[in-house]
Amino acid sequence: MNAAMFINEEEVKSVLNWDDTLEATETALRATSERKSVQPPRVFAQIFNTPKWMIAMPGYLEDSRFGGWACKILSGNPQNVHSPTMSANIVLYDEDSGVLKAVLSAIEITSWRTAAASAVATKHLHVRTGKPQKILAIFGCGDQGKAHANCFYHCFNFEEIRLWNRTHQKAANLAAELNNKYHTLKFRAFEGNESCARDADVIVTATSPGPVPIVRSEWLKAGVHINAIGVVTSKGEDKRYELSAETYKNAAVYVDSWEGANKELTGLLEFGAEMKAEIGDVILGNVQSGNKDRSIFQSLGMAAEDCAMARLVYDLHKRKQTKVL
Ligand SMILES: NC(=O)C1=CN([C@@H]2O[C@H](COP(=O)(O)OP(=O)(O)OC[C@H]3O[C@@H](n4cnc5c(N)ncnc54)[C@H](OP(=O)(O)O)[C@@H]3O)[C@@H](O)[C@H]2O)C=CC1
Ligand SMILES: O=C(O)C1=NCCCC1
Repeated sequence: MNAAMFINEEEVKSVLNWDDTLEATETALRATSERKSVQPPRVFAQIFNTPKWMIAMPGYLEDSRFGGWACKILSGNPQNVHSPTMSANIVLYDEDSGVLKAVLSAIEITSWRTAAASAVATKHLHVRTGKPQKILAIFGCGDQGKAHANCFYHCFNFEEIRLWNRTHQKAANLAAELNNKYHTLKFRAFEGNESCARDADVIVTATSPGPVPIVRSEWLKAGVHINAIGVVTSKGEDKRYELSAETYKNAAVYVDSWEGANKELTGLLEFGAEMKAEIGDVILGNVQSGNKDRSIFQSLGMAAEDCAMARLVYDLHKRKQTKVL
């Protein structure tokens, strides 16, 4: 029996690529609706009266290429300034025996699979229905905002990609970095969140929600699709959302898994949101379009996505090691 290996962030980054990530993530979303995954609601631990938290996400995915058995463990402190706001590791087990195979650093995996899930939702809910892909607006230029900008540039052909961030300089820096990387002028930093949202065909919100929503319904065009990925605080006194209540009320809301949504997104029902379907059921063609022309993918993040990604990265890493030997 081989000893379990540790795959660090640099090693993960060296094998990640968008095409495999998109396939792994779409497989996990589809398998979730086919009931080929096991992923009980994740466990949250808040550290006393502080913003510090821990999450455990165990899961199993049945699939010949991306199947796996894994648990992601995250810890976070949004107040960190000189160190990352989040740590993440995935423990990967052998698909059959359940014996430990590897521990993988999972900051990059989390960013890539979350961006890929938004891209899959955008493809099936917006692009494939023939809606325009002229303007993309990304709110939040942290790890997730940046991963979404790269992923959506890879997948789609937006004419303009707007970037907004609470601290404007970060949006300006990211726009310059990506224009330089891709030899383009498509990336533009916006100072105002209203001007950034107006006329956008597709929106991504990737922030830690503050007390006031950053996107309001009256700014949005007909037919807009929104991927809201910032974590929703829907328990207790402090209810924080990236989107206003009216935005939810005026759109059909899609989720990655009912099991997670039934626990973490009950607050959306109070807004009168129509909780329409899992993305996997849209992929499978099981969902009829309704009378709402706006769609929201309220992404929670799923253990099945992490299983698929851990298996992918493990296999790519092993292949690379074999080639080097
Ligand atoms: N759905 C999913 O699968 C996943 C969701 N997430 C969630 O995505 C969000 C972003 O994560 P990530 O990019 O890793 O985090 P980062 O710490 O890298 O970035 C945080 C971003 O949120 C912004 N922000 C913080 N507070 C506020 C506020 N009060 N108003 C507006 N913007 C604010 C920051 O702006 P500034 O630069 O000014 O500080 C920054 O742009 C988080 O909510 C995280 O929990 C993360 C992983 C997976
Ligand atoms: O799915 C994940 O991974 C996360 N979701 C929300 C909070 C941070 C990590």
